[in-house]
Amino acid sequence: MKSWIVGNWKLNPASVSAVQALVDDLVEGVDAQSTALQNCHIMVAPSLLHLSQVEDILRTKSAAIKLVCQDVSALSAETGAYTGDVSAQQLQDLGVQWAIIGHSERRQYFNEDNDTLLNKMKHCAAQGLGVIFCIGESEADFEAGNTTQVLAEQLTIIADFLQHSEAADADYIANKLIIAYEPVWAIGTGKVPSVEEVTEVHKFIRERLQSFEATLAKTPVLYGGSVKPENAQDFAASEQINGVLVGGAALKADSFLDIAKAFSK
Ligand SMILES: O=C(CO)COP(=O)(O)O
Repeated sequence: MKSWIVGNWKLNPASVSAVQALVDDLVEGVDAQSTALQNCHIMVAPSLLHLSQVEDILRTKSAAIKLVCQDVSALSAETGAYTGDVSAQQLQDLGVQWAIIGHSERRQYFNEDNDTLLNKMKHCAAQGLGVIFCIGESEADFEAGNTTQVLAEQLTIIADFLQHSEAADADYIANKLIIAYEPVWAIGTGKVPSVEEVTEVHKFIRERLQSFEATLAKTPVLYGGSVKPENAQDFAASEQINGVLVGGAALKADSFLDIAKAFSK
């Protein structure tokens, strides 16, 4: 199975010219190292503002890099009077293939709850947009040994989604769902769980998914939180880690592609 390497740029970079420079570097790097990167899906998630700009560059210069949105409307899958929102239909029309849902920063700063996330997931499915669904425990929950309990609760959205979906969605569920395990305490902190810890958590996630639906045994499970070129090789060595969701280290083409190379096994 090819690994999934996703760069989440969050609210970065600050300018159109910096976006242009980052994408130019990525396109050039992917082109120059295509053999070393052939076992990876490479994807980037710019800010909403910069999606169209990045799509324009990738459409003409690199089919190898796929476009991801950091968010999607919970209110409408199509159009409507929802100021400031962007829908799955609009994203799909632009050429975006995936959306990140449930990132801990959205849960924390935008109070996104399970109902909101379930709506977002349904809207993505209705438009054929893939979902990268993020889950992860806080530091307090990690310290208290509550990790699996928290993840099990967050994963109930997948069970709810399966209950609402039609048989026709089976193909979507098999091919357009990715889970990203991001312990909140590891994001942007330089602190990382051990590879053994992540491996055990991923096994738990996989078992849980399988208990909902047998085909979910093949769902890719990514790790995210302070992934750097220096630790990527360690995470890549675990069969349970099917790729990474990268924040800070995705803002430089060199470090992002070095991480991807570690996973291109
Ligand atoms: O939140 C993340 C990716 O979604 C991880 O961010 P960092 O790689 O900066 O820790």
